[in-house]
Amino acid sequence: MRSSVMPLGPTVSQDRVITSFPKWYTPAACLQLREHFHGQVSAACQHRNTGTVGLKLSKVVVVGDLYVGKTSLIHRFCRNVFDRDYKATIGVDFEMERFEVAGIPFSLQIWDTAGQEKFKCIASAYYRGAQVIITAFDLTDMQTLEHTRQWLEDALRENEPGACFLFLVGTKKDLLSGAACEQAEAEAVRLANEMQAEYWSVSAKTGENVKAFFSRVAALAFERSVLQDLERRSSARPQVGNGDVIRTCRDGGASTRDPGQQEALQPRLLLAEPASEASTACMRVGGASRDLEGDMEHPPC
Ligand SMILES: Nc1nc2c(ncn2[C@@H]2O[C@H](COP(=O)(O)OP(=O)(O)OP(=O)(O)O)[C@@H](O)[C@H]2O)c(=O)[nH]1
Ligand SMILES: [Mg+2]
Repeated sequence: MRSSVMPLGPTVSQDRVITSFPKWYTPAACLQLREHFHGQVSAACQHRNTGTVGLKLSKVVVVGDLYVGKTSLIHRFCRNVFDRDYKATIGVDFEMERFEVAGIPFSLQIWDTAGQEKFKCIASAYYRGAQVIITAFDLTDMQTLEHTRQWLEDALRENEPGACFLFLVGTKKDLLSGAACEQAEAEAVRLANEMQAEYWSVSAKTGENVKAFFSRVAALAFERSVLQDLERRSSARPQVGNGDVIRTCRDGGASTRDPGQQEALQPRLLLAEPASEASTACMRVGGASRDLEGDMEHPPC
């Protein structure tokens, strides 16, 4: 089935256009080693057969200890700014970032959460429906790396097993010299493998690896959305033959490092798409986040 709705709107800036699959940071801890889009995804994009993917958002949630640099990382990417002064995030905040991936419009809704304990209960209410979980730690403070286990566990508890891409990100790369950086990275890579996460080192101050990292996030989330959409549409089509009128299958739900590929192989029938926070455009209205689709108000942050 060919997509009948291609979104209109302003074109995205050149540095948000992704034509080839962005590479990993290190092959020692990466979610997939392919250097090109999945065959089915390339074909779907070429034929503009990506269903509703171009109209949807993928939800990205960034978690980690206070002061590790979550807000700085997001602001460097979305606004190209760096602020030396620390202003704690209170509750949550989000940024929308528009991309064009393989010719198809695609957006990330990036949720910045507070690392301070007193705001944790507010922030954790926003973990649900994430396609991507980014756990950040400070490369100069290895305790913050240890704490990423707990942050990840908390974020995963609110999501379906195997439903999220996981990233472990070491921040403030500019503050470490060669050998110290290598040692911190080696520990982080070990933990990333344990978590089944992809590892990246970045610096919000210099901008090192920031664009490359978010491009990788966008490409993986996009690819997975297209594969899921293709699968949904093919499973939902009635199959007549061999005396069966309609064949329905149930979810397998296994966890994998590349959930997009795995899910593409697992037959399932979804007659109606489940409402997810990620597929719902949100905007701030007078200090509150408001669902455009469901018109459901979130608590003010
Ligand atoms: N040198 C250097 N400093 C950084 C970098 N990223 C963040 N910082 C500094 O680290 C401090 C904390 O950064 P934030 O981005 O506010 O940290 P956060 O994780 O959002 O903190 P919470 O909102 O409290 O959870 C700020 O003073 C930043 O300027 C970096 O890449 N390099
Ligand atoms: Mg912050």
